Amino acid sequence: MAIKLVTTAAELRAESARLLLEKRGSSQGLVPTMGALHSGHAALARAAVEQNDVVVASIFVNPLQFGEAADLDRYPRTLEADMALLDAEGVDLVFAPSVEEVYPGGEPLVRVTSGPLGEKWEGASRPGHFDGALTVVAKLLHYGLPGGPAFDGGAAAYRAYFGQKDAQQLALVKRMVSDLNFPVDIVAVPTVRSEEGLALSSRNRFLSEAEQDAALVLSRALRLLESRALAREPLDLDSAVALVESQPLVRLDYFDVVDPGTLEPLAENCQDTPFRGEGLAIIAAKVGPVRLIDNLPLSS
Ligand SMILES: Nc1ncnc2c1ncn2[C@@H]1O[C@H](COP(=O)(O)OP(=O)(O)OP(=O)(O)O)[C@@H](O)[C@H]1O
Ligand SMILES: CC(C)(CO)[C@@H](O)C(=O)[O-]
Ligand code: BAL
Repeated sequence: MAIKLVTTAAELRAESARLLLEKRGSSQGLVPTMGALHSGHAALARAAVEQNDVVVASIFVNPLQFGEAADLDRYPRTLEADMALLDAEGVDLVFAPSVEEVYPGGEPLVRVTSGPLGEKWEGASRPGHFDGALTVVAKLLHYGLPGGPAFDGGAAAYRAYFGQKDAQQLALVKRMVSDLNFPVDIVAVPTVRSEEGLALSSRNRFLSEAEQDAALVLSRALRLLESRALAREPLDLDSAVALVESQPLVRLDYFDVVDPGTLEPLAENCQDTPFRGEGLAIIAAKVGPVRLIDNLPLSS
């Protein structure tokens, strides 16, 4: 394996500096993950490897963004397989710090606040989730800064890769980076799906076969809206909601069409008049023990 595992900030910085020098590199990419990697993460890694001289993937299950302790405890941890997947994509470094390395004094006193954008949709069902996620993303973006003279001399480009699947997280990370002047470009990577259309997610492994089949109604309902938008027909969101609710194993949380940047509902544009412009259809539902999210951009 060419890939190298580091667990401390000091090691990461030293290895990044060494690799940038060795490769005469001028760009570094960071792929933040919580591990239990699948083809969605591989797509993030592939984009980062294509666009950067040095690529770091982080694996850290961040306690700060979990509500229920049970969800944190059962989050899958598969470091060896994760390393093999990242190695195959050409990632140089895996940063897998301990909780003590990231939060040496226990939970941080000062945190990033996600504000109203972090309180709706996912934030409403998972209070505090986005403050926890943004706080660790801020830290990871600092850990992942290119090391050595390439960065200190201002020559290195720095990019971080996030999946479109977590659309609200992506919107919040973009706002944090822009509102707080982080020296990094955020790159969005399209959602990778199973052949049947289910958005890949580490928690999908907790679905039974029947639940996996039932979960396909989420992407079907999104595709229905996409095809109506493309045909410039009224979206008739109510009928798409009814389709999801007709599936007995699925408990719908929300399904709406929103502005992709502010995530405010485009209410007047999603029922009886032909859809015009750009929107994002977002959906969340509990299927068996798993909360699933998905989304699809709409344009007409
Ligand atoms: N199917 C996917 N396609 C593209 N990117 C994805 C996909 N799934 C996850 N990602 C992205 O990978 C990064 C790390 O996500 P994470 O490790 O939480 O994986 P996950 O599969 O979303 O797990 P979870 O079960 O926690 O939702 C995030 O930027 C996320 O948006
Ligand atoms: C961005 C992230 C790695 C922060 O813990 C996590 O929220 C995720 O995997 O999407
Ligand atoms: N992929 C989002 C991280 C989480 O569910 O906590």
